[in-house]
Amino acid sequence: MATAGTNLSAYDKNKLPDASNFRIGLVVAAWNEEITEGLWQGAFDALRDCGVLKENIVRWNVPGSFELIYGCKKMTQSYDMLDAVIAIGNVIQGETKHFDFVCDGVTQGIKDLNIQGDIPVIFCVLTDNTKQQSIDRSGGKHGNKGTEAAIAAIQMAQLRKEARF
Ligand SMILES: Nc1c(NC[C@H](O)[C@H](O)[C@H](O)CO)[nH]c(=O)[nH]c1=O
Ligand SMILES: CC(=O)[C@@H](O)COP(=O)(O)O
Repeated sequence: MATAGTNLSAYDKNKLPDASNFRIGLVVAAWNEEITEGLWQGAFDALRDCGVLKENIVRWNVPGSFELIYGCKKMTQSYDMLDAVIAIGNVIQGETKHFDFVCDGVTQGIKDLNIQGDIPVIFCVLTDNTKQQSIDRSGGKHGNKGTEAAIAAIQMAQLRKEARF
C-alpha cells in the first residue's frame, strides 16, 4: 500500500502505551534542512502529545543521511537510558546514482544497528524522486513521516520494555 491514500500523521493515543517515562533520542540530518526540520517537528510534537517529557527528548545533528548511521550508533552508546532512537533524513534523487548508494547505505546501516544493538532505531528517512514528494510527506498532503516515526518509536520502546530477553 503506497503512502498516497493514507495519512502518515494518523494515530490513536488511546491505542498507545503510556510514554511518560520513555526517553527518546533523535538524530537529524542537515541535508534538505527544510524537509528534515519538518520531520523533526512532526516527531517532536507527536512525542509530546503522547506524554514524553521535553527533558526526555534528546536531539543530535549530523551533516547528511549517510552520517545517521554513525550518529545513531554513538547516541545509543552514549545514553544507556534511551528507550528508542529516531533517524531523520531526506534523500532526493539527483542526476547521478549517488541517490541509490546513499539510500541503500543508510537503510542497511540502520538495519544493522537494530540487529547489533539493543535500542530500537526507527527509520525516518524520506527517499524521494522529487522535492514535492518530500514536502507532501513532511507535513504536506500525505501527513508527516516524523509523526509516524514517533509513534513507531513509542511502540518499539514498549515492546523492548516487555521483552524478557
Ligand atoms: N544528496 C543527499 C545527501 N548526500 C550527502 C550524504 O548523505 C553524506 O552526507 C555525504 O556523502 C558525506 O558522507 N544526503 C542527504 O541526506 N540527502 C541527499 O539528498
Ligand atoms: C542523493 C544525492 O547525493 C544527490 O541528491 C546528489 O545529487 P547528484 O546525484 O546530482 O550529484
